[in-house]
Formats: sequence, structure tokens, C-alpha cells
Amino acid sequence: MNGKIISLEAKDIRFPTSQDLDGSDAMNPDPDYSAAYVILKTDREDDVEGHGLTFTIGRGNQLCVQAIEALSHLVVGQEIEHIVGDFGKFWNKLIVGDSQLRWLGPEKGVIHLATGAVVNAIWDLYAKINNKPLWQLLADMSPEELVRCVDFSYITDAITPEEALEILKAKAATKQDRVNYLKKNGYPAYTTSAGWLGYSEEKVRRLSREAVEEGWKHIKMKVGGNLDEDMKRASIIREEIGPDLKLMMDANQKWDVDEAIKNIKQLAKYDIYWFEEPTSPDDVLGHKAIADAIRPIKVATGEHCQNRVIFKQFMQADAIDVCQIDSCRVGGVNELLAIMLMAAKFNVPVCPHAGGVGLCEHVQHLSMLDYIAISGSLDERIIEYVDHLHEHFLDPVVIKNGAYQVPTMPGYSIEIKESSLVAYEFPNGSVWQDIRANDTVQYS
Ligand SMILES: C[C@H](O)[C@@H](O)CC(=O)C(=O)O
Ligand SMILES: [Mg+2]
Repeated sequence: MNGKIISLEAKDIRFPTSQDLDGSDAMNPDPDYSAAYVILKTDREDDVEGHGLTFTIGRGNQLCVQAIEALSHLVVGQEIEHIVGDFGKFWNKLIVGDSQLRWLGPEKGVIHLATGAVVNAIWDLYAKINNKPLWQLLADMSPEELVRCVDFSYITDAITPEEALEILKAKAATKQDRVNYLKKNGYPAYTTSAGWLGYSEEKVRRLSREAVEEGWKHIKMKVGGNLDEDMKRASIIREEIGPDLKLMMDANQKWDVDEAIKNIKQLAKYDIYWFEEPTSPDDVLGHKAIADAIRPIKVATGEHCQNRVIFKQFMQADAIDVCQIDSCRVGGVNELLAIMLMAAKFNVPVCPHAGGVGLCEHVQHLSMLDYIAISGSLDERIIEYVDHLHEHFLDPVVIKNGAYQVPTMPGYSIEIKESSLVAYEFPNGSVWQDIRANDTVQYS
């Protein structure tokens, strides 16, 4: 594991998805799926690079790029061995090592998104140096090694390192069985691609029909606009998918607590499997009130949960039934390990959020690790899939029969093709120059 990180470069990469309303929801009607993208270079002879990103939806991506650059001094010059040898400690250093930057969070907002991107890039580098896909690098670690990757600060009232070790040890002897299962069957997934809020009713109908033909067993739709229109689209989707497929709904934080309960009770006639982000992502007790009021419909949240502390509270309060980790929202793999370990302890299934660019590529590694080494279960667990922008990745996800196939290339599957990095760099890549030349919309 010789070598030192000698440079960190951050790029502002944006894809104009708002033009077709891909990814649109009640709170985010015109997202441009974007990546604040990191490239770490080393002094190693093999020229291996670590790539990482955090996800935003367009304007403001440049703030993440600047925050990533601000973190550079904590990473550049570090020996790789020193970082990964005591990774939990190094992660903590990234969070608290520069108190002036910590003030911007702590552990939330732009600075934490930036931390996630940098940490993701380090893990990509670590996995590539070991010539393994990330899930395998992690799955091959002993329980002790995995626990050493976690910073337990602020969560020891919910899980201690000793408890984490017990959880991992309980699964260690049978890991290979689950690796074999995944290699044969893949990891189950659901699609959101049919149900974006900005799509016309005709498009929703066509895409729902296609989703059934493609073999999907779970479909998620967006709600939170006009309730009558939500009901209409839900009825169209149910007509197309029939009574047996599971339907999830996502309001993207649109409602107050009482409003959410009232609206979900009306939408319940379409047989909702889980209801996602009914209200503010910070409102633990609000989610608890909603969960109590709408059972047996499950409450899901997490894509906007800023750190392990909020997840801890959701689980301690029994306020969520589905834990939707996001690979880029919190501080990267180390913090996600902490969250997945808590989820295993509290018996909450982890179903990652992946509606964004590169998120599907990331989260497949996390869910596979969860199954192999942490929860040991596929029960009630599915990974989100959105059918956008995979063509830009060197190692894009592969879906067969509604399941993610096990990635085999070394790394975290994050690396974007050089040609795409050049064309989509904002504001001067060729794609953005063309848009500005042909469009009256203001992109800044
Ligand atoms: C703006 C994003 O597309 C968001 O709608 C994704 C999301 O909520 C999901 O995938 O779930
Ligand atoms: Mg969502």
C-alpha cells in the first residue's frame, strides 16, 4: 500500500436533465443531475487514481467544488497506508481537523457533501490499489478491520464498537454463501424511472407498462403536487402494473406533518408499500407521528439525512421503517458503515437512495456489503434504480431481471469517462456552450 496522495482536483460536472424533466419531483421540479467530482493522484508508479463525487442538482455545484478544494490540505501529502491503516481516525481528522471548515457544518451541508466526495475518492483509490471492486475489498475485511473504519463519535449511546464487532462476527463465517448468492442472482432493485413528476400522463403510462415488461416488481412514483393529479397518476400506474406489484410513493419533503397524514390516507387506496420523505428530513418526531398514523404503510427516509446522528435518532425513536442511505449525502463509506451497523442493530432494512447521477453505481457496493457482512439479509431490501446517465461511466451498473449484477471492475464504479468530463464540465464544456447558444433559459 505504498504511495502518497500528491494532488486533488475538483471539477464541476453537470448534465442538463431538466430539459426532459428526468429526476423531477414536487420539491425539485427541474433538476440538472450534477457531480462535484474529485480526482486524487498519487506518486505511485502504477499511476492509479482515486475518483469520487458528490451529487447535487445543478446550481450550487460550484460551492461543493470549492468546499472540496478547501479540504485538500487535509488529504494531499498523506501516505495512503497512514489513511487506511486507521481509517476511522483519519475520517474523524477530516471532520474535525480544520475547525474553521467544521464551523460550516458541522457534518452537514456543503462541507459534508464535499467530505463525502473526498472520502469516496479515497475508497475508490484503496479498492483499485487492491485490485478489487469496493464491495469485495470491504467484504474481505475482518470484523475488526471493518470496525476500525468507523468513527463512533456521537453514536455510542446507540451502538458501541464492541456491539458492532458482535454484529459483524455473527455474519463472518457465512459471508461466502451470500457472495455466491449475489453472483448468481444479483441484488433486487426497484425502478423510479417511470414516475418522475414532470412526465405527462401518457409517458407515465407507457413507462409503467414497459417497466412491467422489463420484469420490475416494485415501482416508485412521485407525488406532492396537486393531490387530484397525484391520484390520477397513481390510478394510471396501478392500471398498468396491476394489483401484485409493489408501489412506493415519494413526496420529497413537500408536506407538513398533519397534511402528510391526511394526503397519505387518501392515496392509500392505491396500496402503497412505502411512503418516502413525507415531510422535512430533519423532523424525527414528525416522521414518528406519520409512521404511527399510516401503518401498515412503511415510512422511508434518508436521502437528505445529513449524518449518522440524525439516522441514529430516527432509529432510536422508531420513526422510520426503511433506511435510505445516500452514498454522497453523508461523509462517504466510513459514515455509511456506521449507519448500516446501526440499522442492523435496530433491525431497520437499508434500501439506498439512488435517484441521481452515479448514485446507482455507488450504492450497489454498499447494499452488497450490507447483505454479505452486516445485516446478512435481503428481506424487505431493494436498491433504487434510475435509468439515466449510466453511459457516462467506465463501469456502469448492470441490471438483469430487476436485479443489480455484482460489479467486477476494481474500484467504486464511480469513474466518469474522460470524454464526458470534458463535454459536460460547467460552464465551458461543449454541451453547455451549445445549450447557451441555442437556449433562452438562464444557466448560471
Ligand atoms: C431530484 C431527485 O431526482 C430526487 O427526486 C430523487 C429522489 O427523491 C429519489 O430518487 O427518491
Ligand atoms: Mg426520494
